[in-house]
Parts: sequence; C-alpha cells; structure tokens
Amino acid sequence: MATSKQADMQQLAAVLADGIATLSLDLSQQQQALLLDYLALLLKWNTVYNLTAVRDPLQMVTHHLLDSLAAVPAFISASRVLDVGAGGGLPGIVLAIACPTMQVHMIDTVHKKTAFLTQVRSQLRLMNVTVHTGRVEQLDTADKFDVITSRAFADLSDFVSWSGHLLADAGRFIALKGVVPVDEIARLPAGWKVTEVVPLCVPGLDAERHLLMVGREAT
Ligand SMILES: C[S@@+](CC[C@H](N)C(=O)[O-])C[C@H]1O[C@@H](n2cnc3c(N)ncnc32)[C@H](O)[C@@H]1O
Repeated sequence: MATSKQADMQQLAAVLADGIATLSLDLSQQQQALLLDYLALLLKWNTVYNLTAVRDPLQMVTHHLLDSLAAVPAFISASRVLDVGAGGGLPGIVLAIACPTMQVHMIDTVHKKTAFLTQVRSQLRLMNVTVHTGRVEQLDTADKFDVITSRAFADLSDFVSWSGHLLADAGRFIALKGVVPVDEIARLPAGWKVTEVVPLCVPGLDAERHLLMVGREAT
C-alpha cells in the first residue's frame, strides 16, 4: 500500500505531467523525474536558504515549475543562456532540465542561494549548469550569451542596463513578467526596444503572465 508521502509525490507527478501535456512540451519520464527531484530539494532546503515564499508543494508545481516551463518554447533556439537573479533556480534550473543541450549560467548576489544551486547541479548531475556568485553588473565571461533571462528580478530598464554588456550582438533578453509592465517598457534605456510581447497561459495558474523580448535597436 502507498504511504501518504508516496501518494503526495504521485499527486505532484500527475499535476506536473498534466501541465506538461497542456503546454505540449516533449519531456521524457527522466526529465519529469528530475523536475520532481529539484522540487524536493527546494522543499527540503527552503527553510534553511529562504529560497521562495511559496511553501505548499502543489503550489510550487504550478507557480514555479509550470510557470517556468511555459516559457521554454521561447528558448528553444538558444544555446547559451544567462539567468540573472536566479534565486532558487527559476527559471534557470528548469531550463537546464528541459533543454539538456543548452548551456545555462545562473547568477545571484546571495551566496547561500548560489550554494543551493551548486548543490542542485551536483545532486541532479546537471553538467550544462554554471553558477556565479556576485552582481551581474560585475560579471565578465569570455563568451557572450545569446539569451539573457530573468524572473521576478528587477525593473526592465535595470535588467537591461546591468546585464547588456553580457549579451551577444544578435542576442536578446527574455524577461518573465506578470501583467505587461507598460511603465517599465517606457523607461527602457536608449538603444534597446521591446521586439515582442508573448502572453503565456500557465496550467493551474489564474494570473497573467507575459514574456517580454528585448533587443538592440538597429543603428
Ligand atoms: C525575487 S528574487 C527572484 C528569484 C528567482 N528568479 C525566482 O523567480 O524565484 C530576485 C533575486 O535577484 C538577486 N539579485 C538582486 N540584485 C542582483 C544583482 N545585481 N545581480 C545578481 N543578482 C541579483 C537577489 O539576490 C534575489 O535572489
């Protein structure tokens, strides 16, 4: 007979699988198991590392896993991605699991959060993940990124001005936002423009979600 803990995990797995099907994503059983392993690590270490205000496991599936997974199709052509202000790994860890050939870098200023991300990388054997500790303004990498992303990080203009030096010439920003931030768009620094606004529908989440694509203005 299944224990209540096993039954809980089965319920979480079912909600995740349903959401993945609704999003029409092609994720193997192994990838889905990795997502649940990541969720288990988030739950286990949240009290120590203060990674997320969401504490209910079922809510974590919708508000974190499916919320990040809904953005995956926008990243399909990217090979080198930076997640700025990654916190507990959203969307970076989810992208790394969903797109194993993508190199995913994550940066956060808070050492205990990047210690958690390093632990996730090691326990889930996510060899496509690189973790940086520090302010993105001070990050310097040999290769630039074709996509720089963030979720719940900063005003769009700060996001772009603090990390623009890391974006490849033909690269783009993908900001995960709630309602379309009209004021933030108006404050974008000169030389940058919103190229696309993509509404997202997150299974089980009754809230607005949008992806904002930002690129360089042609000179
Ligand atoms: C609200 S959290 C969002 C975490 C995660 N992206 C999510 O959606 O759950 C914002 C994160 O940005 C980090 N942060 C703030 N300023 C930063 C900077 N200049 N460079 C890198 N990370 C920064 C904070 O430490 C924090 O973990």
